Amino acid sequence: MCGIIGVVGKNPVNQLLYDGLLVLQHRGQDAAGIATCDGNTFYMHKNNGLVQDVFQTRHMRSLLGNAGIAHVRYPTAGSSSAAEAQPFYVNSPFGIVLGHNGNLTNSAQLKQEMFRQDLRHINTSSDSEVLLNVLAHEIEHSAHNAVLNADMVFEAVAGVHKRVRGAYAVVAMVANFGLLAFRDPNGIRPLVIGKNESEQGVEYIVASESVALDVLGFKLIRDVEPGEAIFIDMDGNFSSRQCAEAPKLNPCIFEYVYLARPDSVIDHVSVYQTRLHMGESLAEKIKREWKDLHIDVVIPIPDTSRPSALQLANALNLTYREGFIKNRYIGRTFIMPGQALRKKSVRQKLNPIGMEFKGKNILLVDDSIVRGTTSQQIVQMARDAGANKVFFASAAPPVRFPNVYGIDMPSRHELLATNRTDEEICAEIGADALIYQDLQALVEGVKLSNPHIQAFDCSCFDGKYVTGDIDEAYLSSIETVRSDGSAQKRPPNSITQLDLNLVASREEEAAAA
Ligand SMILES: O=P(O)(O)OC[C@H]1O[C@H](OP(=O)(O)OP(=O)(O)O)[C@H](O)[C@@H]1O
Ligand SMILES: NC(=O)CC[C@H](N)C(=O)O
Ligand SMILES: [Mg+2]
Repeated sequence: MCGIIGVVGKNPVNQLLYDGLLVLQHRGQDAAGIATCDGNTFYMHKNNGLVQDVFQTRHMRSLLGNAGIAHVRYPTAGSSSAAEAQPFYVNSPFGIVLGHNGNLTNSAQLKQEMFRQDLRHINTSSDSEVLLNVLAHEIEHSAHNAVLNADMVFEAVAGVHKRVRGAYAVVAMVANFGLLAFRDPNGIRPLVIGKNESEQGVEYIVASESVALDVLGFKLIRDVEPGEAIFIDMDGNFSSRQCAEAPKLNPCIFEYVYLARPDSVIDHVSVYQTRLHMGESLAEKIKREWKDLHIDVVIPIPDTSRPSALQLANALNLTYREGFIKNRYIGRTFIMPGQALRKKSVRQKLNPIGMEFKGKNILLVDDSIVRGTTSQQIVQMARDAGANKVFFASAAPPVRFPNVYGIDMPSRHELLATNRTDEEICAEIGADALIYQDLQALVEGVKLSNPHIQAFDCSCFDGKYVTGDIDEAYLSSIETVRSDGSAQKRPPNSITQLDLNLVASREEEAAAA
């Protein structure tokens, strides 16, 4: 779940892209990058780190042009090398840069095909570099006599859909030609289109979440449909086409549970409202199943669980209190790399207020329990703060299966709920009682806002993979490659890896001169 943005504006877009990345920072904290296009030249800077750390004034000044794309990364494939920060660039055909949110499930096979059949070199272990090269190959194939038009670009995206499997929401820019954006045929990852009627003409934006549009002053037009591609040329002319043969909306339900910001609207569903629904349905279950438990106070685990916890408390007519104070300078712990860092960060991030716990029966509410890193420590903190009983409620069902579509939870043995009963999980986190949302209630809660969504990708809860290509062999292979501590997750020796970081290398040359 990276964050992506693409803009075709009427004025320089460097600051706009930077500001947009700040708003999407919750989707990726490992690396950030911006590529702009001025005439026939791309300018790019990307590196590991948070947006504010990656871009200094000198980089911003170098990012020229009225169009560009940007990315914040949370790796789900390859390593954490700075060379795998996005956007990626390929010089042929025409010059293309690309940013990707999602995860390809056939990238190993595609990488081989690229080399053997299409004679293309992929320099990193990133699936997004593979995706860029498939797109480049398809554009090369559909362009005639070195002339490109929107129809040819759409034909190329149709070719991409035929070859690529998995989840992909994409922004790409063809040098001096325009901005391309598309969503996989299942629409697993979100992507929205917005516009701004400026005095100089209409400006278009595409972004992972509508919150980026709100903050940048753009109006939400609509979501990119599953399988659809949209193209905006450098003059701001907009066109779109359905490029998939059998598109069907299967959005990732975990976007609503945890990934997206609550102030975003994805596929006509307010994330905030679904989190309120999650609290309501969980309260119903508590009424049914915990008749004998006495709860004094409901306490959320900041940040994401707040709306659900608040609504749960309202529905049960219980007091809602902020018992944990969150250090505002520490990011999201679940998307941090490595268990040691995640574990340490929970304690640094959250601190209890003793008076809210002392002698009380506490109901802690979190949006989800994934590895159990947060819940284990939080329950202990509540006990240390003097709680009498500590009950725990998860607004999502147990996470028992790996995610292969852009959330880095690839190995079953890292997931607390895999092969454990609710009682065993309760014992693991040290709570006095534990309750989970039912999957059906979660799905129905999201559908309340948009009954037209017939199905969701719920794979991390039910093990059903909407792309139909996931088998035990695949799951075992990603478990080996992507488990915590796997050598392949670590960045390779940067001296041996080519880093095509355009602006950075220029800057470094200038500094060295
Ligand atoms: O069981 P775990 O592996 O700990 O994962 C689940 C926890 O991680 C997330 O919090 P995070 O700190 O990432 O972000 P938040 O501040 O948005 O809640 C999520 O909200 C849960 O609290
Ligand atoms: N979280 C994502 O969307 C990841 C994008 C891509 N698979 C990467 O690892 O860089
Ligand atoms: Mg949390």
